[in-house]
Amino acid sequence: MKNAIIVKNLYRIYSQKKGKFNALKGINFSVKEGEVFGLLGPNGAGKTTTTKILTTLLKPTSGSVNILGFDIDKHKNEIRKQINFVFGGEKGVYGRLTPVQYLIYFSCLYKVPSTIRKKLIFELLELVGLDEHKEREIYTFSKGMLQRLHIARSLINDPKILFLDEPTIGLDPIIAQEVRDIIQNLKRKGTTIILTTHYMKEADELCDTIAIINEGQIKAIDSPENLKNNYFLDKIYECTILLKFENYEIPQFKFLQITTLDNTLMKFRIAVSKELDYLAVKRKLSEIGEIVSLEQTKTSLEDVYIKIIKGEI
Ligand SMILES: Nc1ncnc2c1ncn2[C@@H]1O[C@H](COP(=O)(O)OP(=O)(O)OP(=O)(O)O)[C@@H](O)[C@H]1O
Repeated sequence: MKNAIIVKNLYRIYSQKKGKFNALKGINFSVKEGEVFGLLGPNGAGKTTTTKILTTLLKPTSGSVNILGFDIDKHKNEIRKQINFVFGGEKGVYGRLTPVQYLIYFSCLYKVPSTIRKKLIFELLELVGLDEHKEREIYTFSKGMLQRLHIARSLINDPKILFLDEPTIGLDPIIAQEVRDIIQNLKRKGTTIILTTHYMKEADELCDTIAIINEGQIKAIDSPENLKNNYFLDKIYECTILLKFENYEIPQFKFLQITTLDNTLMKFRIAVSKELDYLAVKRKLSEIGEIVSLEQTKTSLEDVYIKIIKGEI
């Protein structure tokens, strides 16, 4: 498959009051056509800076970016015709317009031929589940409806590449799932998608490849399956224990999540060295309390992410 995006040695320095700040320190990656590519990283890691450079909204300090065969430095206009984006929590809408009027406005900006304009707009409103609300003024929309409208707006030029920066931020779980279903649909249609998110399950469900960024550098890049299988060297257990002591600690055990269920009844998610088998784990845990349940579970993307960000891998 051809590369839709090639990023080489990307640097971005911002001028801040305290001096120069290196937001990107030599980023390299490529994205294949039709792929959903995830950018994960903590606040301030450089995800939005990367997305803004790739969408031609920000110039890099150095490095090169090729989008669909065009260099972002020399062919901004060609690139803009073929991409689009949605930034999470976007506000800039014209509240007094109906979604149809709003999308007509953008279809004019993108020079969509007038012969197909109406048909396209109705198709997009149906795709994002807003067809029943097409005559309502936008200011009456909920956050979820607005986000779906932004997605419809981002598809008006039938983009080959779509950039989604935290598209489900602030949405309730059901609407967030609906937005993820729309993303799956776009993927099936062959749209290349660059997805920035803080939700690990979302990245795991949607992405073919994930780049984990921290402090302006890519720390790991692979498929979600490979990240989970190859980067995490421990076994994960989940257990419920009636604790004997208030203070507990077990050498070789790393408590990843601790939940108090009831007084001394605790639920733990723990990472232990691969050499320890189930019985050895059980024996060690029984030293701190009565085991109610214990099972080995799969490594989650979040387990790997936390280890990578903490520099433990
Ligand atoms: N216009 C700017 N001027 C100065 N510094 C900036 C500017 N934009 C971003 N930065 C800094 O660059 C770093 C990277 O910011 P960026 O917005 O790319 O991070 P991010 O990974 O998208 O974070 P978040 O998850 O919080 O959105 C941060 O430390 C930020 O403060």
